Amino acid sequence: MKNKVKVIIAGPRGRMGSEAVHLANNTEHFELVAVVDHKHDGKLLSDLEGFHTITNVPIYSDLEKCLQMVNADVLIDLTTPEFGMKHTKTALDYNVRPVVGTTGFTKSDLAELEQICREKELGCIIAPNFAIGAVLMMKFSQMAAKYFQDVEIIEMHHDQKLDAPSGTAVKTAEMISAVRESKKQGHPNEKETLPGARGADYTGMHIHSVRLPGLVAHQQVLFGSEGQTLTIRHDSYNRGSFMSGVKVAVETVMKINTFVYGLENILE
Ligand SMILES: NC(=O)C1=CN([C@@H]2O[C@H](COP(=O)(O)OP(=O)(O)OC[C@H]3O[C@@H](n4cnc5c(N)ncnc54)[C@H](O)[C@@H]3O)[C@@H](O)[C@H]2O)C=CC1
Ligand SMILES: O=C(O)C1=N[C@H](C(=O)O)C[C@H](O)C1
Repeated sequence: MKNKVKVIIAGPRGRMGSEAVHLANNTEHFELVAVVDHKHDGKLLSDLEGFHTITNVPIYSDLEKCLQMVNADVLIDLTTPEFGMKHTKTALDYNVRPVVGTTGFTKSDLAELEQICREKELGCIIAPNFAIGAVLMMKFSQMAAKYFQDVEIIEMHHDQKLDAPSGTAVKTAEMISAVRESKKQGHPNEKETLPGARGADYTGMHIHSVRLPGLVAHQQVLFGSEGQTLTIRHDSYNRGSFMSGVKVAVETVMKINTFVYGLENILE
């Protein structure tokens, strides 16, 4: 890549955003040109705890204002379900390519973004999980679902997570249902004596969300059939596990003119 990719990061003080700031700062062919944080408008990133060595990066509290002032190629959004969609649309409005790790997007959000990308012929990557191991876990689960129709997904996260089920669990369920007939699992007459005991229902498969301090991001996909079970599990023990995926997504979004939902669609 001849020119550096000019990157804006939204959510720089967050668990993921702070890792992404250091990734952008330490990657030779990336240039961190601004950050978007709903606090600290007008300051420099180096004024903030943990970023003293990262110089000349302005902070904007409003993405639109940032995009009017700063020339950028890519927006990395690692904020909240509430702002992720808004930021992604704003970036596309300004012809800046979004790489979005924020989860909580609905089917209609994704359809709307796909339509905008098609009209503008602009690249955009929405990745519910940037960890290569998680992407493989989803792909292996899709492979296994051809042979096992009964499946339950258990996702386990830290207790500060805003959305449930996780974006990864939803994506896993979508990938499985692409190869599995819809099937109501369990006993036909089963009844919850405590509401929610069987978890969320996605085309008949169940998704269970665990939230506990001490966890980072973990998921197991359990398959069962006569006399056997198969468990496919992935664990992220720290946010560094997501960064190689963020890097690949930023590099790739510069080469594509389409909407991509899921890292499995760009990994070779
Ligand atoms: N795709 C992936 O591989 C991963 C995705 N995530 C997702 O990324 C998102 C962030 O996760 P965490 O870093 O754990 O959360 P966090 O709560 O640590 O960070 C979110 C940050 O966004 C900031 N923020 C909130 N509203 C904002 C706004 N309007 N403008 C700018 N910044 C704003 C907050 O101040 C906070 O610093 C979540 O949606 C999470 O599900 C998390 C881990 C991996
Ligand atoms: O909030 C998190 O932490 C994570 N969010 C993503 C999700 O919702 O799947 C990815 C990963 O599981 C960590």
